[in-house]
Amino acid sequence: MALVGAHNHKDKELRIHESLDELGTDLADYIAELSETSVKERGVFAVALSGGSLIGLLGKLCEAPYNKTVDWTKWYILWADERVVAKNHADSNYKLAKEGFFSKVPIVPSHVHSINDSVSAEEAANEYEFVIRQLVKSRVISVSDTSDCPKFDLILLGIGPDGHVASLFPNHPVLDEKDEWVTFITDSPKPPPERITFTLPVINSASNVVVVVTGDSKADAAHLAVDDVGPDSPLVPAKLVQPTKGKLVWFLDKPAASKLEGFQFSE
Ligand SMILES: O=C(O)[C@H](O)[C@@H](O)[C@H](O)[C@H](O)COP(=O)(O)O
Repeated sequence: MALVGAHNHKDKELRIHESLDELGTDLADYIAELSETSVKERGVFAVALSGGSLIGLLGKLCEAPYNKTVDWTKWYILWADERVVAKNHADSNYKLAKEGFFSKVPIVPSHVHSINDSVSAEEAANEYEFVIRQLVKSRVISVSDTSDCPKFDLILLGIGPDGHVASLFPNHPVLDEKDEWVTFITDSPKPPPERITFTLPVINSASNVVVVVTGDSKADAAHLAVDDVGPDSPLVPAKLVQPTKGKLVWFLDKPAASKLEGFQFSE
């Protein structure tokens, strides 16, 4: 595996790849390993997806050997954030993930938990939190030992050029939400405006969080989130992703990593 840089950066591991292809393979390896461990320990693997380019990078997981070696029947799929649109709408994260990922592997249809797309953003967030509570009760999702939050086996996040993760945007009051597991916004700066999102306490209670960052439009956000930039620099939501006990790994390509301190890439 041609990692151009891998290093433990305080609370996180950074894995920097030469190409998207290599990043995709490393990501597939990593997720397959987490799935195996979780199925061994708990009998299930509860994963929360985001939207965006990260879904395309999961393509490798649908190919050999993973399509045969991963125990897909033990997977449960939820969303760390979702746009409040119909499931067949071009903006739907469910539609994106279904077409690009989970329809290509034998996931049990009843293990896919999407939002109710026929109610308001507020109702959809409340209902989704209820769904998660039921899954916690039935032990599909475990509970954090440090908070009353659900402990997902894996939360997969992309990041925006402004440093947002899930639908937690810079300077938005939902960044301070401590009580809800799932909340909603109706003013997303990235269209569409209405979204539901996991809150930071839920993200930071996960056993594993993976952040996938590709392309040079994300280089500034990656730098602000990863490096010690000081209090005068903008606080990007991605910097607030700091699992309390879980493991955090960032998968980057070279363009996204190009402004990180300490990484000099020659052409
Ligand atoms: O639904 C969404 O919009 C997201 O879940 C969002 O957080 C996304 O992951 C980032 O905006 C990165 O998206 P790109 O990788 O496409 O830039």
